[in-house]
Amino acid sequence: MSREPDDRVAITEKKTLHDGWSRLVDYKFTYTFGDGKTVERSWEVCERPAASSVLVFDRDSRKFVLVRQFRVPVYAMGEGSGFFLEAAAGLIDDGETPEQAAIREAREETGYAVETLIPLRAIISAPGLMTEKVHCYAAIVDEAMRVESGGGLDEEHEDIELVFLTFGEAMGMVESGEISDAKTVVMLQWAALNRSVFGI
Ligand SMILES: Nc1nc2c(ncn2[C@@H]2O[C@H](COP(=O)(O)OP(=O)(O)O[C@H]3O[C@H](CO)[C@@H](O)[C@H](O)[C@@H]3O)[C@@H](O)[C@H]2O)c(=O)[nH]1
Ligand SMILES: [Mg+2]
Repeated sequence: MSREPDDRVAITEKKTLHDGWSRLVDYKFTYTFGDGKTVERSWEVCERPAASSVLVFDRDSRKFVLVRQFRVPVYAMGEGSGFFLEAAAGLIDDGETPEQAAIREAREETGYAVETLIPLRAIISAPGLMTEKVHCYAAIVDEAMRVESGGGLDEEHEDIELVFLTFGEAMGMVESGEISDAKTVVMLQWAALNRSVFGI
């Protein structure tokens, strides 16, 4: 007998193991297999708020505007120096919509005052590990919309380098693995499928 997914799982206990920048919660649950057998299971879930990310494209220079910053987990993985290339992104603050967060982060990190967002799909960053969903957008800007220097917020110790890449350069770096951040790869591949949106 096949079972509906909703009937197959029941949470029996949630225990917070750590509550800091991230919350690590041990979920205990009963899990029923397709054949009807039920077992008790547990899973450690990293609970993280949702985030927004924007693939910024400057139509004057015809370049994507990415950001490079030190990422401790990437360093911990031994992936190069830990200085990692990504699209601008950040956590959605309390009371903000995903769109507002995207526009704020684009300005803080790239310096461009984005006006119009092209909504892409949201992605789930790491479904076996954490609850993070990233709302993805593209934005086309021009030089006049570069109202600040970007680079992130001093009070958050952000030290963000802007990296300007042509479409060919960006796609070459996806091919080579030099760009390996999931949301950034997804957004650049969306751009490759929708080049006319950027006039490239
Ligand atoms: N000290 C400390 N500070 C932290 C920590 N986690 C976050 N912060 C602070 O919170 C700020 C978060 O900056 P945002 O720009 O809002 O987020 P982000 O770190 O860029 O995260 C974005 O990219 C991640 C990697 O792709 C995504 O995982 C995340 O969802 C989001 O999209 C950091 O600059 C830092 O000041 C932490 O564990 N320790
Ligand atoms: Mg950020």
